[in-house]
Amino acid sequence: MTIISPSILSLDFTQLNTQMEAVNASQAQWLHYDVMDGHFVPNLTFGPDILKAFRKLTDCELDVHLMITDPETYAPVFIKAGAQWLTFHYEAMENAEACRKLAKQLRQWGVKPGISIKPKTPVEVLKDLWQDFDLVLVMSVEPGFGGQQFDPSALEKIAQLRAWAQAENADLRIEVDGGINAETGKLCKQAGADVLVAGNYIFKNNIVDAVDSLC
Ligand SMILES: O=C(CO)[C@H](O)[C@H](O)COP(=O)(O)O
Repeated sequence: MTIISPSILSLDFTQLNTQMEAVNASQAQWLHYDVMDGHFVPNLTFGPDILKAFRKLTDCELDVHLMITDPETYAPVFIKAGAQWLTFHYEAMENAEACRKLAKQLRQWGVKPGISIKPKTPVEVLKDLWQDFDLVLVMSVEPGFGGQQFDPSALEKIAQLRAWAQAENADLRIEVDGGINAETGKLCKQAGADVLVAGNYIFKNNIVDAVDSLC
């Protein structure tokens, strides 16, 4: 079954309780939490204290996406705050070995490690790396802002990752984020994605219906 992870980047914080009640009433199983540092991406978002508040507002699994230059330093504070899935960027790391080391460390700390690639990064960089992760997050927009248009080059990356995982009979979550709606979500599922992140499409529409249309 497809997992839907509403991105709180698009949540209307003046309607926090109402919108979170709708998320909780929907089929969403995860909640996507974007951490931006103003360095790795040109935007700033939420720190660990706000994640702690979301932990109290939902039973959804907390799916934290670190868009920051220094994931090794900040991963522990987000784990302490309640992260269950913790994804960092390939582009933020020195090399593949550093990615593997952090993935191992995240597992030891009790969270599921994820690795993400930006639209311009070829999927081949993950050929010998995805095996160390529970999740790969394919960005289908340039990270930093919600409401952008879906980049279809994500579909080939998803298909390649699914082919690698199937060839090794591996239980890999393939997540896609950026410009997801009922139409692009369907294409991503057909390509092999099993976790859809959506911000604007969910929070700017009827939340329960929008989630239903992505399942
Ligand atoms: O990571 C993100 C941006 O960097 C967001 O999660 C993503 O863009 C969701 O927004 P939308 O569905 O509106 O495109």
